[in-house]
Amino acid sequence: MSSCSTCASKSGCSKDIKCDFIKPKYGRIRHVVGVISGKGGVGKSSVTGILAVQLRKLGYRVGVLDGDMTGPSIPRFFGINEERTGYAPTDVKDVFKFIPVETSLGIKTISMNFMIEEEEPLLWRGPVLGNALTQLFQDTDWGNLDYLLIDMPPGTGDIALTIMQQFPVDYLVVVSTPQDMVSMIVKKVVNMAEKLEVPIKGVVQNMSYIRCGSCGEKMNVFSRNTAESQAEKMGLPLLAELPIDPDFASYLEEGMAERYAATNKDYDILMEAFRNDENEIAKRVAEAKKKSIPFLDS
Ligand SMILES: Nc1ncnc2c1ncn2[C@@H]1O[C@H](COP(=O)(O)OP(=O)(O)OP(=O)(O)O)[C@@H](O)[C@H]1O
Repeated sequence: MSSCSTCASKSGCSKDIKCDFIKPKYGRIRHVVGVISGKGGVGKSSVTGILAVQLRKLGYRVGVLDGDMTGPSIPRFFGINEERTGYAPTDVKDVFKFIPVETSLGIKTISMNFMIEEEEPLLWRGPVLGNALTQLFQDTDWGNLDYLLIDMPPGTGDIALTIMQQFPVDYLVVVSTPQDMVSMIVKKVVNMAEKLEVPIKGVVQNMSYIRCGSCGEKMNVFSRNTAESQAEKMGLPLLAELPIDPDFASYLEEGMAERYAATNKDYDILMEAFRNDENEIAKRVAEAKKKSIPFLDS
């Protein structure tokens, strides 16, 4: 462990904590929330984007780190996939920081896809991807944020391990669809988080049902199991259940998902997940301090 006097993060650091976790060098982030899924394609990036918009609507300063390094979707969600990351000098000669791309609502985003051609694959091994992600987190000029959401890659691979072990994650939000096969794999994520002592706030069951256009009846799509029963199987609180929404899919394709997520009342339910955060985080910080677990904000 390096000494405090030479640490690049010393200006934003509480002195009474250990520094096991990496911290952003250029800014202060109050809460770091990881959004994770067991399998790909269940709507994790979509839920990350919707959550970011909902938090922003409540007036929070929000950032999104696209941690799905090899399959980044965040630029598309916000319709900013043509944008490119800027660089700015720091106090140290020849050292530069990343300038995040801001969405229409002022959400600060960073993604590998702001640095490469959209369809170019990242043919990097796990440790290199992990280091690159760490650099995106540490070297971005986030300013002051209330929430940084990390869109994590699906599953329990290298990057998820890096984030859970080294990033100061307050808690995870799991995104799933109510199917046995998916729930079984989510259980692996749940067990991983448990082993690494990262709390899970609960599960968002996405694409859980479709509403009949004529009678309004809610129909389960993937299985007869309810979102509640699947959440119970995973041992997680159900934070929200979202429908399959063809309008959402169309808006996303047109790069207008941010506006749709900001105006569609269906998504207000997601904020239940964050409503008690302030109290809960204060409690956790107190507990963590007793155990000397570091937090970004104390
Ligand atoms: N509730 C929904 N209604 C309709 N379409 C949805 C919904 N949620 C997600 N989708 C669509 O499903 C596709 C996959 O969504 P998304 O990229 O968010 O999944 P993901 O879990 O992040 O995938 P991956 O981890 O593989 O990147 C997208 O095209 C998106 O438009």
